[in-house]
Amino acid sequence: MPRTQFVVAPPAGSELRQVSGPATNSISQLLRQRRDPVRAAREDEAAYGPVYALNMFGTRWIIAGGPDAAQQVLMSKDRVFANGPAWQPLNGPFFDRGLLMLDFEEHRAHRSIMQQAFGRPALTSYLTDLHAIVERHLGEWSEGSLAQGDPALMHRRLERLTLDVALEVFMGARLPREESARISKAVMETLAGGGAMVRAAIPGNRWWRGLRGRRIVEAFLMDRIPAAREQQGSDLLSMLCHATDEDGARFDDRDVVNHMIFLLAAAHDTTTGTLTNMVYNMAKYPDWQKRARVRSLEMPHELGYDELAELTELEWILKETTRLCTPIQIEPRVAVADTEVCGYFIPEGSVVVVPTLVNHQRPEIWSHPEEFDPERFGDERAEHKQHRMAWAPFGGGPHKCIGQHFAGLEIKMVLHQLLRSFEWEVPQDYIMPLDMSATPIPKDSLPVTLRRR
Ligand code: HEM
Repeated sequence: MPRTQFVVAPPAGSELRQVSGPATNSISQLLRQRRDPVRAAREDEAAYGPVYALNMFGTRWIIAGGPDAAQQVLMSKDRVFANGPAWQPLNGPFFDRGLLMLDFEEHRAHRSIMQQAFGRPALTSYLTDLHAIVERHLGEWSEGSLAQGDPALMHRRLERLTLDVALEVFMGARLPREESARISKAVMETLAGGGAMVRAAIPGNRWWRGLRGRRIVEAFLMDRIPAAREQQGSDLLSMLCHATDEDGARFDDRDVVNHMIFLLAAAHDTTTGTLTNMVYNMAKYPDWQKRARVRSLEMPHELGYDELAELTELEWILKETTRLCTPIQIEPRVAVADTEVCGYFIPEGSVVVVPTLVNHQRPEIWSHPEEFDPERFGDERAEHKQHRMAWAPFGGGPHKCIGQHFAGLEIKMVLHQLLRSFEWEVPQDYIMPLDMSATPIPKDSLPVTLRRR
């Protein structure tokens, strides 16, 4: 049994409980979490209760386990849990003043402007370009390496596709090949910067390349803003340049650049990883691939906003995939005043973490939680409806993912066309090796046998 650590005792006379947890050091704790985070959480909850303390990354995290605690922390009703001081150290300077890093009144003001770029009219206007990009990419897949019978590395292919979405649908840029490669590289280096182990710039290292990438993307966006302001286009950059809140407030150029860079980051690995994981699950469970294909073949080739919502099987597979392999595994916050979570005293300054990946495996909510079973989301079983925060890969509360519907449209559009044009499989004993250090992505890029139908 590990030694127990105790967090600051509640004030005298308070009925709140004191948070405690194992005194295991950061490195052993990280290894334990990497080995099996679900099992580690079950053991800790059994020993210390649903709200407990862990030493992680040289600091102390208070884990707010279970959907009730998640709801209390993420809703942050009395504005006591802040995002900026929690996410900033994890992200570094790469996503400064992105929406997720803003708090309280400033966050509300920025979000209400940005919301316009994610309302239904804006989403509908992105669809034509999305469809064209998917069609172009899948057309190239047919002509390329498939003829030689090589395994198709799906993560790599899907990443190229989502990078073109970033350039064309986000930034409105249809660029010559070399320029597009230069900007895509700068975007990728910026995104990678936040995950650098050495968190200082040494010429050539990941952090340094991230800062260089951000400068290139900033200059590129700044150059495009005057034209985007002059004429309203159907891309996200143009939407942000023209969006206003109900009082007519709009973003200045710096805001537009900061928000765009964070949007590129928030969208990229999450969407690419989810697409790749769905392709994997449909290869491992070919019956689900067949069921989803039957539905896609009944529908037109090019789908509108409402038709995409009719892809029921893909919707369930998307939900089940993001339950089992949650792209954002934790949501950290910092308490800006003394407070409580589920009856436990939380002192000001505490880092409080919602463990979404672990919450998605709770046996009191999910039947056989470790199994891939998309039907659990169907109307008959609807396991996710037992609690507002039971299924929460897009978070909750004021910072809930603003791009959830955009992600759903993009993912379904890609897979709808993939199902109609291709079949794919993996060997029966294949298990995709995942790098879980940030957003889960396959270490081997997911090789599949891909055949044109
Ligand atoms: C499968 C894909 C995605 C997943 C699983 C996902 C997940 C999340 C989660 C969990 C949060 C909340 C984090 C927190 O509260 O600490 C979040 C926030 C956010 N996401 Fe997503 N996301 C996805 C795709 C996207 C896309 C495509 C966009 C933009 C086009 C986007 C833009 C954002 C933004 C701007 C925020 C910050 C919202 C705020 O602070 O108000 N996300 N996302």
